[in-house]
Amino acid sequence: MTDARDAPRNPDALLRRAGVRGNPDRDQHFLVDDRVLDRLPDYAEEADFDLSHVLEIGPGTGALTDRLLGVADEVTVIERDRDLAAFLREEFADEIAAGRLTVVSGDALDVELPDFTACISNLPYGVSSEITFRLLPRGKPTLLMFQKEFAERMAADVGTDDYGRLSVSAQHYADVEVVEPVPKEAFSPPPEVESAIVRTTPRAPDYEVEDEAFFLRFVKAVFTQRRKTLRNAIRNTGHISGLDDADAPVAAIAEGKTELDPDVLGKRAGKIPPETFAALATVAAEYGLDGGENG
Ligand SMILES: C[S@@+](CC[C@H](N)C(=O)[O-])C[C@H]1O[C@@H](n2cnc3c(N)ncnc32)[C@H](O)[C@@H]1O
Repeated sequence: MTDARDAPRNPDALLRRAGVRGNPDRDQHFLVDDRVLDRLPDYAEEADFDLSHVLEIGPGTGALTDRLLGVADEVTVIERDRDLAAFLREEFADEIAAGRLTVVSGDALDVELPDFTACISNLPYGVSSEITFRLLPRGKPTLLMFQKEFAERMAADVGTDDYGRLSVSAQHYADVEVVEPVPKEAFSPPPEVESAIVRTTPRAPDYEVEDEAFFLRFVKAVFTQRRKTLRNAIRNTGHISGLDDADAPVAAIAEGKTELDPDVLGKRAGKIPPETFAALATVAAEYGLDGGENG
């Protein structure tokens, strides 16, 4: 390494050198608590993340970037704010010259993602869902800061109040765990909500889905009517799930023509585990899509 530092860069000093104050309207809340910053790489190392090429989305003034350079072989950051990207190029000139850091100036929702081995980021909360579902299908481990409520919904188990579309969709790709709640005071300026660090470990689901896009649309559709029984939720949301005939799969299940227990139709989405959603989506596609076997 060309930049052999004994101590990581001080987050407050980085803010002063960059001459910025976080702008909440641009999703800018910089992590200034050294203890939280130090623990982030630890959470990745203890889970044996492959740190050969770490992606960081929204590096801001580089406090986390600096910690990541301490554990990773190579880091790529994507920052939408042009001034911050220019500051990072100056502040980390040595690391860039050594080929260890690449600064991409652009929107993480638009730019091509590099071939990363892990993603560790304090995400811009306004687009955390979109970014997460760009990352998870890549099948790489992630350690991400979210709004606490979002984090809890991602990790929720079936039957709990937080369980919903987000839990089923995220857990389709990975094991999801909340590793640490983070108070508002850890950031400058403090956000309005509490935060939490979430670790995702990719794995194949223990069920099969034939059409992943349809499965995810079906889950989304049914959870828009989470207070209704599945019978009604499936029937009422064909316009969201894309079913051509939303009554047909319900009838098939009720008549015992499928492997599913007809009683499932009387349950609500919050009580349905992911593997049952997978079975439901398969039946829904088979009986309710025009191209389906029985459609
Ligand atoms: C919550 S701050 C985190 C900053 C830094 N990682 C830290 O922890 O101090 C989010 C950062 O993401 C940037 N950002 C916001 N929207 C973005 C987007 N769509 N793509 C890339 N960066 C974005 C903001 O400019 C800001 O620097």
